[in-house]
Amino acid sequence: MRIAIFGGSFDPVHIGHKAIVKTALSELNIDKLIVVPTYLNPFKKSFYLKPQTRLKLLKKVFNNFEKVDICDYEVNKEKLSYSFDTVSYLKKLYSTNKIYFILGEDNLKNLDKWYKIEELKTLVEFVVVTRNGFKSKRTEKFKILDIDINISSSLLRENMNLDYIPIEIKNDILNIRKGKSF
Ligand SMILES: Nc1ncnc2c1ncn2[C@@H]1O[C@H](COP(=O)(O)OP(=O)(O)OP(=O)(O)O)[C@@H](O)[C@H]1O
Ligand SMILES: O=C(O)c1ccc[n+]([C@@H]2O[C@H](COP(=O)([O-])O)[C@@H](O)[C@H]2O)c1
Repeated sequence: MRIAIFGGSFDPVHIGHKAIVKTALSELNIDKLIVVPTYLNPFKKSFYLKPQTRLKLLKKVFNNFEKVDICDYEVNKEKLSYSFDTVSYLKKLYSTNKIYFILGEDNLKNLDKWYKIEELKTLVEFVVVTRNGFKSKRTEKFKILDIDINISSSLLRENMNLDYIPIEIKNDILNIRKGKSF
């Protein structure tokens, strides 16, 4: 069994995330891709959408992706969680020795500060997602997936431009914007 783990806040999930999953499935030789929404990223102070909402939206977006599992491990912890713990848990669950960890290029700058990073490096091979072919010095030693979609969740939290919201959840996002529960 060969797996890739794609961890993120997904606050909210957008078409860039969907493109990353599609590209990873076609370019990495993997049996499963596990999307793991955070409860709270250890470097962040708050979230916009509730963890259970982010989890449900991800399940809808990737419902028809046979090789994609959505993992509720971090959300159910209800506290900030470390990738080292999640990877250790998933390694056992999927009884695998080959684990890619998919990470945006912007996250590389703080990678050295991650919890137990040296141990984590022995468990996974990091795969770095670049935006529009932008490769920094930092990306040199990593396997690369290039995504040509210039969108971030931060921007969506400001303008909620539905053009960047996956089709499967446009209505749900509209309802959330109207204050309806999801
Ligand atoms: N358009 C994109 N191109 C390349 N990588 C991306 C893109 N959007 C997100 N990523 C990467 O995917 C992972 C999960 O994304 P995350 O949930 O943090 O979304 P984000 O859009 O980067 O959010 P935020 O703006 O809140 O930081 C992160 O490692 C992030 O760097
Ligand atoms: O384990 C850590 O110390 C750690 C520190 C910062 C970020 N992460 C993980 O990096 C992934 C991307 O986070 P984000 O918020 O940028 O989408 C997500 O899985 C986080 O849990 C992990």
